[in-house]
Amino acid sequence: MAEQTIEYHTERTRVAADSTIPTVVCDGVDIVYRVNGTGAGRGSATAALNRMMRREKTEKAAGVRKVHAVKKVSFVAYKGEAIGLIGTNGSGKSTLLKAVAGLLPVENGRIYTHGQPSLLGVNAALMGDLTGERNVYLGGLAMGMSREQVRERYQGIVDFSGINEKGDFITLPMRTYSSGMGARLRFSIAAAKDHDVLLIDEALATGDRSFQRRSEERIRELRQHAGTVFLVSHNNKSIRDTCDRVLWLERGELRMDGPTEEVLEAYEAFTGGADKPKEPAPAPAGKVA
Ligand SMILES: Nc1ncnc2c1ncn2[C@@H]1O[C@H](COP(=O)(O)OP(=O)(O)OP(=O)(O)O)[C@@H](O)[C@H]1O
Repeated sequence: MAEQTIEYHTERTRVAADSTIPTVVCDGVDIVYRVNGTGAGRGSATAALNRMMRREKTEKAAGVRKVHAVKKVSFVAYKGEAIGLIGTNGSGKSTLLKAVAGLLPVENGRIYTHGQPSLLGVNAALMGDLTGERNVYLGGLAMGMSREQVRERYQGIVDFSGINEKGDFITLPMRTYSSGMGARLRFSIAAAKDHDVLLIDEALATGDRSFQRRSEERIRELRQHAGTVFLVSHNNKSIRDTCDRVLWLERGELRMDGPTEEVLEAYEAFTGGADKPKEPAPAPAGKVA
């Protein structure tokens, strides 16, 4: 089944992305989280000592539980594509994105990337105690821009974010920003650079409509300028407006890979309409061992 979708996708990519250069290859990827401290006797010094002394110290005996968050996922992404990642809560979207960014190890399988992937999440590491202005510099330098390049693009970044539309917020610490304002600034910093592979986790969901429109426009530009964009979102409209291909993950498995409209139709039939689950949300992806 997975092989069929990849073959199909390869055909389609030649037309849609006008390129056959692969940028991300996921080959049978499994990702497993290990959660410590779930065993009996947690917190007791004697129990801890017993666990340390136990000869057959299996993970289970040591109180480690596994969450199998991504299961046997395979796909190939090509230069010039914008790919939406959809799925109900806990289906493994963010986990897969982090693994593509190189922030999580894979249990089985392989991930190959062309160039350096950049992960832009709502939790992207900027410093709450620093002003928006300092964070623009910090983020720009962290992405490999020179001080001079950041200086040149600074005003463009601030204007794009719209942070200063309601006052001089850019000179206030980021911790004073609303979650939407923070997400806008993070997106604006990341979007100031052309990326080989840009991974965006829900950044658009927090902005208002006019910011979403600007971001969608920028994502289209980023695609034209080279790389591949991945967008995780629960907002089907954002996915429709931005992506031409969608991967649907459910319980950690790749349920569908194909043209946006086709996959979204199937997904909406599954959830009972755009973004509104008909039935209670299914159990999380992770099969807890
Ligand atoms: N740090 C972690 N430790 C253990 N399990 C985790 C961790 N992060 C995520 N998980 C589990 O992995 C599974 C997939 O989570 P993930 O955050 O990737 O889903 P998602 O599709 O991005 O969800 P959402 O749409 O709610 O953001 C879930 O079962 C979740 O409980």
